[in-house]
Amino acid sequence: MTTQVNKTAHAFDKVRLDALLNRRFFYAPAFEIYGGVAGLYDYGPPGSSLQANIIDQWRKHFIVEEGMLELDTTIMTPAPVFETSGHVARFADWMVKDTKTGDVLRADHLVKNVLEARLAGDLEARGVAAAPQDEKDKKKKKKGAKAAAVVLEDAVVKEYETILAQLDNYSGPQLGELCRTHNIRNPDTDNEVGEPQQFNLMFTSSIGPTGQHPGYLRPETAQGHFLNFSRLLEYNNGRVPFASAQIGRSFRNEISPRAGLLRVREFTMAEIEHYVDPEDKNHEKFKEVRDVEIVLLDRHVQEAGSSATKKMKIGDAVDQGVIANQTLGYFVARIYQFLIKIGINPERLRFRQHMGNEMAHYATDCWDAEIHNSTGWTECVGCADRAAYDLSVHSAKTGHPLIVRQALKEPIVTEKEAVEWNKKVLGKTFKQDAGTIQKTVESMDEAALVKLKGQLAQGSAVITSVDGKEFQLTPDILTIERKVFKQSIREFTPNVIEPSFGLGRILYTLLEHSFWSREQDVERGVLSLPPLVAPTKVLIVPLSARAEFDPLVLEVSTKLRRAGVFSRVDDSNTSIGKRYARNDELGTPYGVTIDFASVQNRTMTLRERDTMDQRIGSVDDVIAAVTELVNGTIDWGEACQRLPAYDGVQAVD
Ligand SMILES: Nc1ncnc2c1ncn2[C@@H]1O[C@H](COP(=O)(O)OP(=O)(O)OP(=O)(O)O)[C@@H](O)[C@H]1O
Repeated sequence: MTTQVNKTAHAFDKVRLDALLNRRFFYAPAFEIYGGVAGLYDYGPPGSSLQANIIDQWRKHFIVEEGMLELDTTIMTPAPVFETSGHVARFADWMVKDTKTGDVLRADHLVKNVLEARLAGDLEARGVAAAPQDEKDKKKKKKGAKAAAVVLEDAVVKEYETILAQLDNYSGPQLGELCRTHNIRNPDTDNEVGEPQQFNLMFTSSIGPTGQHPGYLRPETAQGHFLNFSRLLEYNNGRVPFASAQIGRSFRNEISPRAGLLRVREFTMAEIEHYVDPEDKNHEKFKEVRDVEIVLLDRHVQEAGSSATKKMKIGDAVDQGVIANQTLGYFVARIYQFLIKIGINPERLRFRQHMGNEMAHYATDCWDAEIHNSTGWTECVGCADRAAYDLSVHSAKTGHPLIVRQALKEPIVTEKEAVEWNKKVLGKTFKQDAGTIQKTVESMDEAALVKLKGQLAQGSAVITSVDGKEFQLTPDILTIERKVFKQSIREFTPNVIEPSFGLGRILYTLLEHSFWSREQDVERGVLSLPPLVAPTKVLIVPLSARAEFDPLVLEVSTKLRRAGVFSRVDDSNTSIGKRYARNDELGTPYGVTIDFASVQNRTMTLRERDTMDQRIGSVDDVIAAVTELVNGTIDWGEACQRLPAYDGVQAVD
């Protein structure tokens, strides 16, 4: 028998979670003793371990499982790269300024916050809103409620909902128009805001001492993949499909980051660029994910002003053209599986398709994995079909071919008109115009060449160059003959499917999804992180600091280490209950207690974090069970069948 726990006994409380994360140093504002900088955070020991464990799972789930080629490319990037990629011109958000204080706000976020507050005020006025949870929340509500606690007309509610559903689709001028028509002001000051202006999010720098080589800190890792494409292709024996993967830091000078880890100015990304033949976007492992069911919010629904989702099998979504192709669908499913594996609540995960205006002009389809949290739905992973855009623009700019040359199984045989020049006569007759003439003839299509051939057969022909000059050609200058061509190589620029993960957003939403308080006591917070990613897997708790405990503590920690299980000894001078409570807050899934009986009989108790159930067994049996629990080869129910319940004095009171 295992104990049932009610994890929803207390409503989610963000203030308490934030306090826990700060107290246990999951992360904290960077440069705090200098006053801090908005949007910059340092991770402490549990936060760093949690992030490292998420990355470890990500590497296994994607790089190892799919045989991806891993990269580590530079952050500092010379300006021409981002000029070519379009970031210098377009990697920007719209900002508005408070007309009196000059405070800067991100335009789409302002519209969202104000309209959502008005809708919440409407619900409150109708008596449907949830009661505020604590003092801080009450104060916030009071401030916003003054303007917003009024019943809105049904048509206005519908209009606001439509705007919110389409928010990502508006241009800057349209956002300005919305602010004017709906009297959207800076909520902090109630002042009007000015016209939206574009603000480029890249941090500028310069490379070298002269200041003549401008550079940028990369805002994503993707360009490093594309610029190395020909080397990667060679490494992969010249064949597509294949994928490159990279985990690294990116930088964005966000306009007004106020959402903790959800919007920061420096963050870790994990990005995949999967290169595929544009004529065949099927995926050989698609059948493995066909039946994965996913909640989708497609673009047509949003464009109609709704946010109604539907659950679909990924196979059906691709077959019915909801998702553009198998490779994109495959990655959507694999992203879903990854997020669930590390502990994201599937009930709070959806995939939202980009609307027409929202999508980059070159992209063919794009889906964001959005995870619900206390701020609403947040994009945590983007998954886009970027077509051939990136490789094409870098190739055109540098002259370096970023293409695949594929040997054809069956050569393609074609017959066409071929031009042969007598260069000596051409040069002598037309001197500096010779090149123009050659270009003009060689750019002719088949029909024009046939016509020209006929005219030459009559004695001479007149051609006109692009700049309108006329030239008379005779058969001693060129001949045109029908020839057979055999093409055994096909050249093409691959298309790129790009899953792009922001690890900080995933980590934070995972913490929210894992947090709850014990039924009997709201102060006793627990992080139910899955063992796979929990910072520490096993807590070793010696009941006494006496020297006679030391050899057994050492033996247990050594054996766990040898089994590859990350454990920590907590021999602090506090009650065992406090030690366990502290580790519940750190998300440590298991604890082993070494007491006087352990020293005498070589037995140990094993405690499970969520249920606080305790079992007992020999030191070696407990180590074996906990190792399997951590590796996921057994669950707690199976462990309970192996180890009897501990009916001695409860270690946690
Ligand atoms: N400022 C940020 N702070 C933390 N993570 C971020 C930030 N910007 C982007 N990310 C992460 O990087 C991923 C890929 O970046 P992408 O360019 O698609 O984001 P985005 O569409 O610009 O995000 P948003 O619209 O929220 O600004 C996002 O899904 C997100 O997880």
